Amino acid sequence: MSSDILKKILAVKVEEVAASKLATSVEEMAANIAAAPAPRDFVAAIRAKHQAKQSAVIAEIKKASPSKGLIREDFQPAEIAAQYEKGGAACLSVLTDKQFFQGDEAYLKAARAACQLPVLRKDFMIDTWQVDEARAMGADCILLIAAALSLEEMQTLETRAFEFGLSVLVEVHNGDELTEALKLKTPLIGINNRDLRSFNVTLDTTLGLLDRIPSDRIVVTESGILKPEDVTLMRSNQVHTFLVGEAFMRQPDPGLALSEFFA
Ligand SMILES: O=C(O)c1ccccc1NCC(=O)[C@H](O)[C@H](O)COP(=O)(O)O
Repeated sequence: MSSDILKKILAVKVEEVAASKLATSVEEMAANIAAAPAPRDFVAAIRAKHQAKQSAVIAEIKKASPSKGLIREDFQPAEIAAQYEKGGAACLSVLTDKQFFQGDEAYLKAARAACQLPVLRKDFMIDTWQVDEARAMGADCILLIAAALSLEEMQTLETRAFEFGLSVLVEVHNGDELTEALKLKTPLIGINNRDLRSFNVTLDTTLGLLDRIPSDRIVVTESGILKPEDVTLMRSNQVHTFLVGEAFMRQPDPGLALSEFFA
């Protein structure tokens, strides 16, 4: 299912956003946003772990993915969220994309309600309408994928998120994307070890870009953290923030797996 999956996902997003705008009026969206719970501080939750000399883990709730198909059959987002919190996660990441990840907005709401952790809406943002949706569903952070957006688009989406008090995780996979991402204001720079075009995963992606990231930014290594040795490698390179999905989601108790990985 590779051959530029990102392009396919983005084409579907264009249709989804158009449909969502038809289904929900601007007035309804404003009312939904007004009724949403106050944002939790995603960046502060990460910094608090660092101040306690711990790694900060953004623990992902992901049922399926384009590269791996179905990952977890018994999928209970609220239960998983509570387990992640108990296991020491700093934040959650919840897939809301339906077509490619079998995600759902309802999963984000259920997960957030089951714990005190800030939650990233993991989706493919192309329009400020989706930022409004994220705020309305109770998300505390949004993802911007540099491979999918121009600098101007990222700045527009970031501004909208900040207006709502949401955090922004900007994700890069190569040096050119990093150059653009560093022009944003967000401190959270995600380096995705997965090439979204080929699905190839290597931790060398993080290691190769690290030196270019100023010390006032927080490097988040994303994807392909599959064993405790991967954590050790990253820590020895001064990377202390991790976004992990599959390795935890394949375990009966994902929170227990987290605590064992990061012991
Ligand atoms: O995971 C995929 O197959 C995928 C395909 C296309 C776009 C994005 C994709 N994954 C999103 C992610 O970045 C990961 O869910 C996240 O970094 C966690 O990765 P992992 O720990 O390897 O599950």
